[in-house]
Amino acid sequence: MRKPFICGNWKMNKNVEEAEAMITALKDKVKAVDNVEMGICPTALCLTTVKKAAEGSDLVTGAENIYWKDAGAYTGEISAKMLADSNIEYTIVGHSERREIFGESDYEVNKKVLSALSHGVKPIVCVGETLEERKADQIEAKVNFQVDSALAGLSEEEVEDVVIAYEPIWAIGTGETASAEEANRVIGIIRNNIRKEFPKAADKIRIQYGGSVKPHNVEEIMAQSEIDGALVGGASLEADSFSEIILKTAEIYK
Ligand SMILES: O=C(CO)COP(=O)(O)O
Repeated sequence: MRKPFICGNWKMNKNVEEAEAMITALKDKVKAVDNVEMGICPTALCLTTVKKAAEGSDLVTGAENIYWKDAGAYTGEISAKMLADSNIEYTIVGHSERREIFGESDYEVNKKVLSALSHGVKPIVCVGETLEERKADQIEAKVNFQVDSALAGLSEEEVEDVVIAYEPIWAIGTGETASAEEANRVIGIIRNNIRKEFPKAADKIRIQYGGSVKPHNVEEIMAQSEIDGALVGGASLEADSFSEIILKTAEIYK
């Protein structure tokens, strides 16, 4: 069985002090959990604070974005190598906000995935359709294209270390979720598509759902057979709501 992964994406929220206080509170609430991988992706500014505050717990830390070069004249960027040097385990790549607001392309997403893996940092690759694409019956074409592009040039072993987050764009921060069955259906499509090129990795790779995951709907989502976790935005900002999501997932996987 794949170990579920519940990961918070704080986006551009929390200063250093707030980050430390939240992790200290969260650590205590989830200390008994051993069957769910738990993580937080804070801003670059708070990465080492979160890492340090999480010491003594099973919480892992991830960046929200990287650039694919190791070092150099790339003002404003951080590299996978820098994350690895600070023992940061994960990085989100290709979040829809980065694709939409900052114009990130599938080509760039692939370069970032390759760079992360080359430094032992596991990428959480976000994919998902817009409402227009959903209405035009293009969900499958869109997500499979994004996943194929992101995984281009990877070995089967590398694919096993990737996490995919299926985040329908219309469900992010809107309070709307895909129904659990619909999320499960699309994630099944993604897994079957991965199976064509990576038959062994397809059963091992974890595919999360993201988009308005909250304590009140997480059980329904996590009870689905294809869904291996959640990438949580708003509800990961408070220790109470995020721990509730983790504890409910742990209960389902007992
Ligand atoms: O974008 C998300 C996680 O990456 C989802 O955000 P919300 O949970 O706030 O909808």
